[in-house]
Amino acid sequence: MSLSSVLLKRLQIQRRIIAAVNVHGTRSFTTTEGHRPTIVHKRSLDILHDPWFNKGTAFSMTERDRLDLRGLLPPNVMTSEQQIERFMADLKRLQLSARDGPSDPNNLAKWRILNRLHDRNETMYYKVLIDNIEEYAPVVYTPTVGLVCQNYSGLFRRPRGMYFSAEDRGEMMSMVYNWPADQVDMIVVTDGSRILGLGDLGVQGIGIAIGKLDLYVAAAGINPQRVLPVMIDVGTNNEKLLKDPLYLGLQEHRLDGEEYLAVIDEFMEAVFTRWPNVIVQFEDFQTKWAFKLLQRYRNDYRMFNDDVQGTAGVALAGLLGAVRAQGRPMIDFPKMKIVVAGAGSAGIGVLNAARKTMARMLGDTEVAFESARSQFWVVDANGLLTEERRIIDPDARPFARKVKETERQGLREGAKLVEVVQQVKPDVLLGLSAVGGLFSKEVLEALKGSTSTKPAIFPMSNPTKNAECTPEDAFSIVGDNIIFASGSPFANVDLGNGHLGHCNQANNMFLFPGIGLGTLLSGSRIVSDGMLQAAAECLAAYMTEEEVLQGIIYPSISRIRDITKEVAAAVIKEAIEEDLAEGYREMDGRELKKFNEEEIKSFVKNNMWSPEYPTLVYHKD
Ligand SMILES: NC(=O)c1ccc[n+]([C@@H]2O[C@H](COP(=O)([O-])OP(=O)(O)OC[C@H]3O[C@@H](n4cnc5c(N)ncnc54)[C@H](O)[C@@H]3O)[C@@H](O)[C@H]2O)c1
Ligand SMILES: O=C(O)C[C@H](O)C(=O)O
Ligand SMILES: [Mg+2]
Repeated sequence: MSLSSVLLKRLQIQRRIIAAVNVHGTRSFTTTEGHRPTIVHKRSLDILHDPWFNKGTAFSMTERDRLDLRGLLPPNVMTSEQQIERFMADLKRLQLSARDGPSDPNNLAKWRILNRLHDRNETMYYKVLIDNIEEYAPVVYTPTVGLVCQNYSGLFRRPRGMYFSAEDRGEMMSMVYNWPADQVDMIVVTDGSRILGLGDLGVQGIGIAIGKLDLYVAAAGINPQRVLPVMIDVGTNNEKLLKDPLYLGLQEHRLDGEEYLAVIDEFMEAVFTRWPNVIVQFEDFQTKWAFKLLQRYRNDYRMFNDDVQGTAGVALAGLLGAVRAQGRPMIDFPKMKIVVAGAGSAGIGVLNAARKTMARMLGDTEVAFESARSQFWVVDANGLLTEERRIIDPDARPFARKVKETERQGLREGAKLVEVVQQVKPDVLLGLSAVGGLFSKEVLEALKGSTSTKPAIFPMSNPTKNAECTPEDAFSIVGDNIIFASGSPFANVDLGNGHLGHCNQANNMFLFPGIGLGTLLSGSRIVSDGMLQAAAECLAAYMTEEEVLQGIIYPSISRIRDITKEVAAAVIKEAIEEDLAEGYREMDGRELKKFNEEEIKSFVKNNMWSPEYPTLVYHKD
């Protein structure tokens, strides 16, 4: 029997099965009996990238299995009618927004154009991105990526990355082989449960994994053929998405408890089995799971959580910058009074890192650790956190103020942010609450009473509309003599006296690419606390004294490739010192250990991919 007749026979059998049983819910697109099947000589991504054969989300589950497509598409199978409905809804939305308002639709339109280029020509896409990073980082990354995730079902054209769903339990170990690359260096994975400050976006969260990996390529020079964005779809608790007939993900409530853990465990085992040297960055997992998963995997796998650990390092660098900006030595850091609004994965990560650093500066004793605690005031959705709070998240508990302390300060359990700022007169007001405008006029007025000569205001929540305040409000209310740093980019503010108020961007993008690259090139099997600390200290020391005194405490994004190289080198150096460095490809661990600082930097530079066309030669198999 010839190959095509074998295939034909298999297809005939499959077609009968598809027609008889609607295996995965009601939406399967069924082959019409009597239609002659098309023989394809391709599988996997080659089919999805071939406009003649691609059916996108309309590939039925059996077809996905037959053609090695499992995991390469979002899990919800659509009919061709639904596909058209989704496309039309998106088209109409664009026409409508183009009429109604100029700003966001423009960015979405730019994203579409860039995305199409990404699909056609990776080298050219990354050259455009790298050469114009200041202009396009806010399109492929925060803040536009938030809008992209919110509109993902409409924007979806060609799939990118892999999808593992709760339906794939027991299959992941084989599914990972559907990905065409034999080498994967970096995975960014999300379960879509807390995308930026936008909440649960379910399967649509894949956009954030793609955006982060764009920065890995642009900033860290990770080869784009070796990155893999991953979405783990365990359902969604977003009621709107659960009811939306055009939603691309599983329409059931999120798995929880042991069932949830079993899915993530299976995913980790599968990817590390196929790619033992990969690094997995956890991104935008809800706080409830962020810490648990980090503790569960960090000693056995090369992984880190960007929102907890990357953010902590970036904020720490900013806090140290704020000390320097006042003309004080860094060693004065343990004297800073810091009010943090938001006690989620990001806020707690920052608090832990800042407390540890203070304690180290104070002699690294238990007493020092305890005394550092009293420099922080945490305000969450229920107000000031004290030991009187009835239910306290165990990760936040160490930062609950003691009752005596609060009484002495004229405060109490649940006190409002404005009262806390009035009473504490902090040096720093830092927001990781995801509540846009939380630093209201009253709060900023209260900050005018700060005992600092140059108070620092860090509205770090993303995207732009979730920022706790705008720079205009901060400079106009608190005064010109402040340090301002936000999570999403803002333009500098004209202070009207011939001076500009500088807007820093305090975003984990200044660290995660370097942490990933440094870990990869060092060959360390884990991402240690020391490596993360080295990354943060490198960023903190990056700005010159002159810049810092002008309130410039973070580099401009146009320098992201350079700071990433420095951070990666610092991470490698620390990995060597901790005896974790096992080397990378031909670079043996023992060789690496002999490198001095300059040699480490050249090693990093020489291993960063640049967007240049290679010469291609055809070779017959
Ligand atoms: N700039 C960065 O690099 C960076 C990095 C990570 C996260 N973030 C941002 O941080 C935000 C929070 O992320 P998360 O994972 O910690 O989220 P989360 O939802 O787990 O935590 C939010 C916290 O804010 C508190 N909160 C809610 N309303 C409040 C109010 N009115 N006053 C004070 N606190 C309030 C909640 O109680 C909770 O503790 C998101 O917007 C995210 O984009 C920024
Ligand atoms: O994605 C960003 O811009 C920063 C951070 O990871 C976030 O979750 O907000
Ligand atoms: Mg994040």
